Amino acid sequence: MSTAHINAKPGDFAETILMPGDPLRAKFIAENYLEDAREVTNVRGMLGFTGTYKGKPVSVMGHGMGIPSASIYFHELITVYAVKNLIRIGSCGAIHDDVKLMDLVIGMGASTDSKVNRIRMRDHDFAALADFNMVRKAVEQAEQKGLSVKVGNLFSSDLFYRPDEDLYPLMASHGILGVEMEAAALYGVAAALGAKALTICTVTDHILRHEHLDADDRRTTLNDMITLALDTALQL
Ligand SMILES: O=P(O)(O)O[C@H]1O[C@H](CO)[C@@H](O)[C@H]1O
Ligand SMILES: O=c1cc[nH]c(=O)[nH]1
Repeated sequence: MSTAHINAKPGDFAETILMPGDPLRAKFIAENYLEDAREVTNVRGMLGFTGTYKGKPVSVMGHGMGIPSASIYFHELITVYAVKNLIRIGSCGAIHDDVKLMDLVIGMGASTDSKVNRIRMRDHDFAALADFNMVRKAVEQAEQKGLSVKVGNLFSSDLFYRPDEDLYPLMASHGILGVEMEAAALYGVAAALGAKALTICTVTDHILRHEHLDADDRRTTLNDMITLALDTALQL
């Protein structure tokens, strides 16, 4: 059975899926990192693939930009396609002095200005958390690879272009390591539906310093994030 947004068949997805926002990044990962990858869904151009990584079945699929888009895919992958482990791999903007371009940030938690988790919890706060074992495995893998990772709180913003930029220093003063747009929803959907989730982000921009990665650095650091996510997937 397919859904309104995913035209894969039951069993087409592996238990573990990597999810970038960009469907073309999903295609790039399928073509360059997975073996025997085949396209399993393409509704609205939101491409998804399943193959193997070092012998283990792994899927990769885009989720689009922002919480409403991503939440649809998270929900349907868990409820209809029995996906158990979701690893978002994304880009983020840094606002903290201790976080620099090309760093990897593991989102142990995710704050947000979105109301989605409050809708779930009848307007009460919900601590949107990654699965502890996935965080631990990712940190172990990063240490083995000698990668610089920061672990802490992300901020999932509903607005890429905020009118209230004075919020960024306030976020920084509360220890937010990176601003992106989906992790808080991923953690809320996974908690509600009994799945496990993790977010790993590459710092592509320093919002307060107006710094941005150039094309070469983007490629290198995306490679680090992708292999970190895939080697973490092997441990699950
Ligand atoms: O690089 P991705 O995974 O798309 O993530 C970040 O980039 C997009 C904004 O440019 C948002 O989706 C944000 O979360
Ligand atoms: O959401 C995002 C993603 C990358 N860089 C940003 O500044 N924000």
